Amino acid sequence: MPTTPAVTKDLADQTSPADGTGPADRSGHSVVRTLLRLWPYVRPVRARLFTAAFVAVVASCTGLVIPLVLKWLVDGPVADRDPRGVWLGALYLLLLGIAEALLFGLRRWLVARPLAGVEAAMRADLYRHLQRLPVAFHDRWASGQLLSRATTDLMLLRMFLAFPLTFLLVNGVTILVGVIIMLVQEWTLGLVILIPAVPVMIFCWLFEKRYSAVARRAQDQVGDLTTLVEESVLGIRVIKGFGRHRSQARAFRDLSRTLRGTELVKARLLAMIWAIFTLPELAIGVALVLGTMQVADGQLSAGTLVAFLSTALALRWPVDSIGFLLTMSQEAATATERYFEVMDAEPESADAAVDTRPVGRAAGGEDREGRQGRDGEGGEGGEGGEGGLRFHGVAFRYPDAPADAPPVLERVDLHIRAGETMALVGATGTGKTTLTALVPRLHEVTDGRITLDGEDITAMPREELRALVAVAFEEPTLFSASVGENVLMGAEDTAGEGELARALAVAQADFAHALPQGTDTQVGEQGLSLSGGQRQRLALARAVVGRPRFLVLDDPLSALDVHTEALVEAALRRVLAETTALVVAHRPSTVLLADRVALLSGGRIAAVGTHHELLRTNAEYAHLMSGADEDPAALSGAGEDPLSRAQEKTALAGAKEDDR
Ligand SMILES: Nc1ncnc2c1ncn2[C@@H]1O[C@H](COP(=O)(O)OP(=O)(O)OP(=O)(O)O)[C@@H](O)[C@H]1O
Repeated sequence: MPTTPAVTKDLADQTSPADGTGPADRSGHSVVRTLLRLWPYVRPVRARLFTAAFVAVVASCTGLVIPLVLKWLVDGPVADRDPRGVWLGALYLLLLGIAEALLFGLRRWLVARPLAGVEAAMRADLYRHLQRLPVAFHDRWASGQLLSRATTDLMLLRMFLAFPLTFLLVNGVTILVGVIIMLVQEWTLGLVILIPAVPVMIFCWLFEKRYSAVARRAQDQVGDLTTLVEESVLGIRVIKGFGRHRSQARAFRDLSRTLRGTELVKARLLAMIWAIFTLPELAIGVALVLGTMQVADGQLSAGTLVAFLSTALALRWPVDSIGFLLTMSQEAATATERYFEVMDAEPESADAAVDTRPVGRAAGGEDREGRQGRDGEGGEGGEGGEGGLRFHGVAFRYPDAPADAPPVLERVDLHIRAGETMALVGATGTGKTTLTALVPRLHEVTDGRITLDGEDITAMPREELRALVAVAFEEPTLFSASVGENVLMGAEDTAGEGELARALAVAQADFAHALPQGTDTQVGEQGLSLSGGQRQRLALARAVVGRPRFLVLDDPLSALDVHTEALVEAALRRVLAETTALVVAHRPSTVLLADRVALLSGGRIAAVGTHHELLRTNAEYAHLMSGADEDPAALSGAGEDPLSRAQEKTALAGAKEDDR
């Protein structure tokens, strides 16, 4: 069994990004290069974005005409005491102001809809990609890290495209035009205004490096915090049950404090950049003093000084805003990087072109068959006895397992004949769940091959393979949907009420009809509103609803009470008779559903035979089954299936006999 989610994980692990990436990994990636990766998403709306940027530049430059009108007004009508001229000047100023406001409004309208579309497209791509990523990826990544990428990071990107992207350009052009106007008005004063540009640029360059590292850290910490909150909500029963709310609250506080610390560092850096942008303001002050002196000396007209200073003041916002536009761009670059870390992860490999010869005829296959002979296999099924489900020298190691750890599965050779039910028994942690996960290719074998009716599973499209093989896991996951929708997930889209009713009957899940809205009843997140046994029966119904040719069940009866277990067993017997099945079993009652039993031990199949044969001949198996003695379900035998109960008790007695 893989480890269950959330609270079982070490909290220490949650505090560091699960992906192990960090600011250090960005070295060499300039903000611009990183942001350029957004181009494929921006491309479809580029016409609107460019138009919006152009409109914003025109709006901003319209604002710069105002000082020129002021100059004309001061040196002309005001100096000549011409009231008509003053009114006319005021009218020009009003019209310019209205034009500027309208143009900025138009820009906003132009970008709003397409940018919402860009965000939606990126989110849809991320979701689609997450669905295609292998299980190994999801094992490695904390869910909160993925959630924060799909929410906070994408929101940062939309804000960047809507605002800083345009305004870095608009403000750049406005500053350039403004400076040219000022130099034309009075070049000496213009040079004074330009002096701070050099230190400001050096500071921006240094700032980018420091801010990018802090921004990355903060966004990763938001991901960690999201993980913790999500796990606390999902694992609320465990937290309450074990009285862990204090330690959980402490972990939350620690993470929040760390995030707060990082945000404060960000705020300090922001304060520094705001401070450095006071230099241009100082320059304006100096220019005002020098300009006034020049007017007093008669070297400069009052109108020119007014125009010069109002241009300088009009440039205040474009200059001041550069600091926070840069920080927003920096955060957007970090968000882009985090987004593409997921998007760049390799999805489940394309279906490999492999040797699809039936294995019985391949050289390696014959060798392995020879070794399997003692299990009394072959002869049934498809070509050369290759019918059914067959493991050929299968080895598997988890990609993230420590280098010195032995592989979970070393060499598994096993043949489940067509129509046969094979129980898989083994001590806890021997790799039973892992082996079952290899059949629908939730993980890829490290070595060897698995065949279904002689065909290598890697040669089949995954969709086809997963239509052939149905799976029910020990931990039954139900989605926030109706009972019917949850069950019919295991069938073709065309399946309807008939199939649903049959599957519910087989899985002894008829309780669903008695729910408030029958099979239309919504089950809560993860089906938490149902009992463990009810969820397990619905998961079982989902596995059988599509009448799969191959069925893989991971201890499907573990959460059932004795009475229900007996009922489900009886129904399952009918289903199993029609399919080829591999059933992970811990209890004799489940083992007795199978035609034969395979014992998994030390990464290999140590023995195959009927339950009774193995009880007599294999001490490890007998020991495992005698452990079930303590299982009240195995002993109570509440009269639902007298034959199997009697067999079970005899078997257990036999096992004890053998042990002695
Ligand atoms: N995602 C994973 N990454 C690394 N190791 C894993 C992973 N999942 C399981 N393992 C390890 O693989 C081994 C086999 O686990 P598996 O869940 O297959 O055992 P099992 O026989 O099904 O156990 P049980 O009977 O308790 O359900 C265990 O040592 C486990 O720690």
